[in-house]
Amino acid sequence: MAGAGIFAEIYDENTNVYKYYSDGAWNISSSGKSVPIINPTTRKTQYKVQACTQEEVNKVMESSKVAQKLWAKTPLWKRAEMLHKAAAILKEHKAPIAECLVKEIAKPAKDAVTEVVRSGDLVSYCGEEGVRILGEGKFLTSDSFPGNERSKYCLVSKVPLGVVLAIPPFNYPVNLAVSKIAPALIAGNSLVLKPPTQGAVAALHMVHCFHLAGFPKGLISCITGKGSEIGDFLTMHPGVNCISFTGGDTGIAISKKAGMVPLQMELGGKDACIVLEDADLDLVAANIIKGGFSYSGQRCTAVKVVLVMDSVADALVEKVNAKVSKLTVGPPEDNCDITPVVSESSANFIEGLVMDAKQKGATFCQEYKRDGNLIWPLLLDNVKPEMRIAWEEPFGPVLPVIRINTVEQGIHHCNASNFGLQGCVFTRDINKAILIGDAMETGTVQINSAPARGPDHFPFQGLKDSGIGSQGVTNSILMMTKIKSTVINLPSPSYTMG
Ligand SMILES: NC(=O)C1=CN([C@@H]2O[C@H](COP(=O)(O)OP(=O)(O)OC[C@H]3O[C@@H](n4cnc5c(N)ncnc54)[C@H](OP(=O)(O)O)[C@@H]3O)[C@@H](O)[C@H]2O)C=CC1
Ligand SMILES: O=C(O)[C@H](O)COP(=O)(O)O
Repeated sequence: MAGAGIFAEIYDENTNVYKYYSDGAWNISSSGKSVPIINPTTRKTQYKVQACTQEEVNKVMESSKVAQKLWAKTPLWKRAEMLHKAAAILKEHKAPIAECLVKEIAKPAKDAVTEVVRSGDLVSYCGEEGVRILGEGKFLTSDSFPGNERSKYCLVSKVPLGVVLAIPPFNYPVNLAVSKIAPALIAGNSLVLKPPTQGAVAALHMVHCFHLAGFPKGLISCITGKGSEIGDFLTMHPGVNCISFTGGDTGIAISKKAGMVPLQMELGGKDACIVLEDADLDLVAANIIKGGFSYSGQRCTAVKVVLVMDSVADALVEKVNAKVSKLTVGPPEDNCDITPVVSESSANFIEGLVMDAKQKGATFCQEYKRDGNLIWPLLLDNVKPEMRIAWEEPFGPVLPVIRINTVEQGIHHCNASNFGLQGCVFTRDINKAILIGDAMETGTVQINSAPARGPDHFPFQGLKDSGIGSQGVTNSILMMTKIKSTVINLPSPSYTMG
């Protein structure tokens, strides 16, 4: 159970508020204030977390700096061993962590367990990948460059950055936190986590698994509080040496305010699904359902606009509608396909997009229905470019269909977006798929499947407003290191076997 058993330490029974984690211990904030976490299903306060102060952030930054210096001297194999230990603890205690995900972000129970297990696997994979790629460097000799003899040897290695600040979003508060924590730690950095408010308690449980694995004090910290209140203080803090952020437009603002530190930004998306005449429409319909409606469309990689050739549009819409009618709608505890969206303001935003489309003449394939934060799945056909939903990200179970007459029209719509995260193309003609995929201005193109981030070792990146840099285990580890060169200057040129 959440906050009990091995997790009892993270919860303050006197105030019913979860503690924050600093200097290797669970603490109560001196602010005396807490932040409520509203259960999206009941719309009542489910949990409370500490509202940490700026002074507490300063202390965390200090201890992180000290801990990092020692950690950088810990052999790579030992760092990996500790990550494997944390991964095992995380997986062993998946049930209480998944319970938090159900209550805090209304993730269907089965998907909540999957998120925790996937996170454990990611942490282990980081340990394995880290020992390989961080143990390797480069050896250069000077005689490759004109005018030089072979009198200098350059040894290139990877060194940690220092303190990494990790800020994940609400939709994967555990997985998108460990996807930053594990690469940072294996690379010899310390890590300060600012979890999303919705999802903070699941994240605190996950952090406790790292605590139980025995990581040195100060190496991992977890500061809670509203992003709008402590976010700027954290991201502009001089003690931060790298920021890894996943979320919405907030990331664009952070990138403008942050100091001269490396940034990894995974932001929003408007992933297009281009469907050609020769596509296997049953496959497309199945992928639209999975891609557009899983976790009620609250995935950055969700299919967010279908661009279908007019000649097959009727047939496709019919197939998708048949599947939409089978989606179950209700509480996450019952493992329903469609569960309440994360907040009332999110539901209001989605409703605004739906009403705009209605006013501008979109075809409603289902009746629009909402009860609190729960919005029934809705396919909007005949969406036109003047409708907001053609461009904006609903982050909800509402999917627009735009009928196109040429492939170029589809590519043009995809590329006219401010976003460029992922896209997909469905066709039986691999040559066309490659040409269209190459023309799409997105970080990833999926051929004959819906967009997806996983498997988690694949590179994952967005163009334009969808981000800076690339994630995925290997790229994250590399991003959280810096290159260091050591040059050996010989008294006279030396040629091997010469
Ligand atoms: N490309 C990708 O990989 C992904 C992108 N996303 C995108 O994220 C969005 C949904 O997630 P959501 O959580 O609502 O995104 P937000 O951008 O609202 O929040 C993301 C994180 O930033 C924090 N935050 C808020 N304000 C600040 C600030 N001023 N400084 C620092 N941190 C701050 C939030 O904390 P708090 O909760 O306390 O406000 C949260 O932890 C969608 O646009 C989606 O597409 C989501 C998942 C993956
Ligand atoms: O936050 C997101 O939406 C994820 O990065 C997407 O991951 P998924 O494709 O595995 O759901």
